Amino acid sequence: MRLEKITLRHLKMPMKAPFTTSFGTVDEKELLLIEAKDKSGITGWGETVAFVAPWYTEETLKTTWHMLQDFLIPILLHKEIGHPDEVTSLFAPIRRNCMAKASIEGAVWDIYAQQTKQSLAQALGGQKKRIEVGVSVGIQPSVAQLIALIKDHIEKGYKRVKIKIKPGEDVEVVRAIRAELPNLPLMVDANSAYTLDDIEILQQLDDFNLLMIEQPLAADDIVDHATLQKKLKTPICLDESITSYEDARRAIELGSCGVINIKIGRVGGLTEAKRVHDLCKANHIPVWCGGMLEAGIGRAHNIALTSLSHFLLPGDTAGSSHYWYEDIIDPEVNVKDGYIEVPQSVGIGFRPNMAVIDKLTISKEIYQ
Ligand SMILES: O=C(O)CCC(=O)C1=CC=C[C@@H](O)[C@@H]1C(=O)O
Ligand SMILES: [Mg+2]
Repeated sequence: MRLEKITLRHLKMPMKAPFTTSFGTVDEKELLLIEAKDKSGITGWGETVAFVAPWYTEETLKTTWHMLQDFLIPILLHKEIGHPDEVTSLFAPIRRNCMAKASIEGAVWDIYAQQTKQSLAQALGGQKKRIEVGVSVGIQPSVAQLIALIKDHIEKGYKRVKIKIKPGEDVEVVRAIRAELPNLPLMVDANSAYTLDDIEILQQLDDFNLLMIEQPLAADDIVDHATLQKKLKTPICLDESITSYEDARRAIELGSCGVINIKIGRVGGLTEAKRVHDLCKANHIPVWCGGMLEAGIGRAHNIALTSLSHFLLPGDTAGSSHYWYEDIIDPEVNVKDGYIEVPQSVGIGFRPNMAVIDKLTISKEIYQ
């Protein structure tokens, strides 16, 4: 394939319910949509997942735009590409900036799937016809409200619930949930809010039969996580710490985790995500697909990736209506009894809804 025209659109999407973490609240998601046109006329779509502020990783919406415009688009435009895996090598001289890289690499994978007349899931080697999904719940004003919201999600069929914890809002919150919902598949995500000095608190969490504790320690750490994992029965799941295959290999070798959350944007694209999946499979480390409050295009890519065989745990890919008044794809992502059907039609399996996209676009740039 050869990309001849790339359109970047900056979208602002109001969220149905604000998502609050220890770093702040997202009540409006901003994202870039990448529409890449191949010389044959096929169009592929990608989406950036970086937030406006750099609290999850160092990338932001503006840094992704800068990287795409000044480095990544010039590398790919008018270049002959045989297979999407080549994009990873072409981008190798550019350090990190994984979310920027992943967004345009996703569009290349979409074109490749259409050219080879397969669904994106098939192109990636995915076998599953449906995927199991859970839901991630942000911080709520009170524990009673949190429990009410969790019950609402269980009724909707979600297969597991993830809550956010931070020092001062951890053991007692989990205890209160367990008192009412002793058998709920439950996990906690700390987004690096603790250090090894908090080991006693983290050990108390061992008593609540949690599926896992996600990213308790620093985002750039795998050594302290290995120390902590030896002292916990509950598996540690690494999120922020894993930005590549090499990070995953080292973490597995050190025993830093029992589970890995794969986010396409965090590891730099679908090719790298698949490599991390394959490595974890060979090492019997279960994986699941994390979420970044994606709109429909990013959500479609997550669904295709999750169809790979070693995604053994429910992911954070909840349905479109959980986040959006109107999603940017047609049909929207629908969750039924905790499952999403993996589309079997060619490409990502969802059509971009241009009427909604145009309505939400606040600026647009064309590169050719
Ligand atoms: O997309 C979703 O529903 C999952 C959202 C979610 O839990 C997260 C998204 C982005 C940063 C974090 O707050 C958190 C995570 O760390 O996984
Ligand atoms: Mg996380």
